[in-house]
Amino acid sequence: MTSTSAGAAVGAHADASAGGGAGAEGGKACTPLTSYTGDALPYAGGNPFADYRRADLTRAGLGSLADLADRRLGAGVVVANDEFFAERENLLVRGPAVFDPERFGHKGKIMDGWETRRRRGASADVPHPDPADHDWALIRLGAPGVIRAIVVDTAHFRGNYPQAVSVEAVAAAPSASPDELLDPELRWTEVITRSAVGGHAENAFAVHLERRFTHLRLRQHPDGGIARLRVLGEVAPDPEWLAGLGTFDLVALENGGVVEDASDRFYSPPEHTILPGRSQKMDDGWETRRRRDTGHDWISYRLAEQGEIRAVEIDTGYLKGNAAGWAELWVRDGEAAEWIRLLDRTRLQPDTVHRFLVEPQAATHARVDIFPDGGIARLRLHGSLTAQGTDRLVRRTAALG
Ligand SMILES: NC(=O)NC(NC(N)=O)C(=O)[O-]
Repeated sequence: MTSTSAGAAVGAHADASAGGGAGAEGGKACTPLTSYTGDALPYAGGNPFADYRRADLTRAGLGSLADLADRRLGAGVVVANDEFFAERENLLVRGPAVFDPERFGHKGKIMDGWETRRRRGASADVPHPDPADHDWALIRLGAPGVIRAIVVDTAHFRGNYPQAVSVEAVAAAPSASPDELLDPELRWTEVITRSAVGGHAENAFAVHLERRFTHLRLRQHPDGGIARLRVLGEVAPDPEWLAGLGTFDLVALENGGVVEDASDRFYSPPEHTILPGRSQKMDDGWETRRRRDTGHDWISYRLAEQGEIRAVEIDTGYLKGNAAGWAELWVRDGEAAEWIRLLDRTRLQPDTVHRFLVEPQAATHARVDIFPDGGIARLRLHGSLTAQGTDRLVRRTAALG
C-alpha cells in the first residue's frame, strides 16, 4: 500500500516498491550519509556544540544545494500530532538550534526544536510504547522540487531524540490544507526508510528519487525531539505557472534558477543573490573577502530554462562600505557556448537597486562579474522562456511525475 493517514501504524505506512524502487537509483530511495546512533553524553557545561556530531555535506557534493524547506521560500510545518514540549515551527528556523541550560518553562526544559511528550504503553503490564507508535509532522516545501538530501538535526536532544526517523513525500497542491494532506487516499512515497539516528547530531541521508514533491511527512519513532529539518534539492517549477506569468525572473531560485559556481563564499553564500524579496541585512546578500590581488569575483548561474532576458536588476542592498565597485553581466546559450556580454562594466552604488534594459538574448546561463571584490545582494534577470525552453521544461516536469 502507498496511501496512509499521517497517524497510521508505521509498520504499514509505505509501499516497499515506492521506497526502494520507483525512480530510485540502485533500488534504494536513500543512503545514510552519517551513521550516528545512540545518546550523546549529558551536557557538561561550556560550548554545547563541542561534542556535536556534524555531517560533511560539502564532501558529499551537496553543500550548495538549496534548502527546499526554507521559510524564505514559503515553507512551513503545516501540522503535527503532538508538540507538547517544543513547537513544530522550530524545525524550519534558520541557523543552528540554541541551547540555554538554565531555561525552563511551565512544561519543562525550553528546547529549540520540535519535541513531543514521552509515549507510554497500553497498561501497567505493557508500559513501553508499541513498536508502531510514532509522532509526525507535515511539512510544506517552499517550492516544489527534487530532493537530493535530508538532514534530521537533533542538536541538543541528547537523551530525548527519537530512536529512529522516517520520511515520506507527496506531490500535492502547494496550498493543500491539513485535511487534504491527511486524506487516506493520498499516495505518499517513502523517501527515508525507518532509520536509527543519534542524539545531538546532524543525521544526513542522500535521496535517490528523480521525483517532484511538494510536501513531506516526518515521523519520529516512538517520540522525542528534532531541532531542525533541512531538505536539500533542486526547485522544479510549475511550467503552467511560469507560462501564466509570461515575464518573470529567470534566475530566481523559486523559478528554478541555480548558482552553479562562484569565486568566493567567504562571508555569505552566492545563493543569497537569487532568494525571494529584498535583502534585509548585510549577510542576506553575497559578500566576498577583501582581494589583495588583481583578479575579480564572480557568480555563474543556470537559468530556469532557455529564456530571453530583457531587464536586469543588480541590488547592492545593505552593502555599503563593501559593495562591488563595478559589475558586468555575461550570458551563454548552452553549457559549451561562448559567453556574450549583456551588460558592459558599470559602476555600482552602495545600498542601491540598479536597473538596466538590455538587448534580448536567448540564454540558458548567466554570469555576473564584480570588480574587484565586495558583494551584491540580489540579481534579477527578468524575461520570458523561449519556445524551446518552455518545451524542455514541460517535458522535464512530466518526467518527474
Ligand atoms: N530534560 C528534558 O529535556 N526533559 C524532557 N523534555 C523537556 N523539554 O523538558 C523530556 O522528557 O525529554
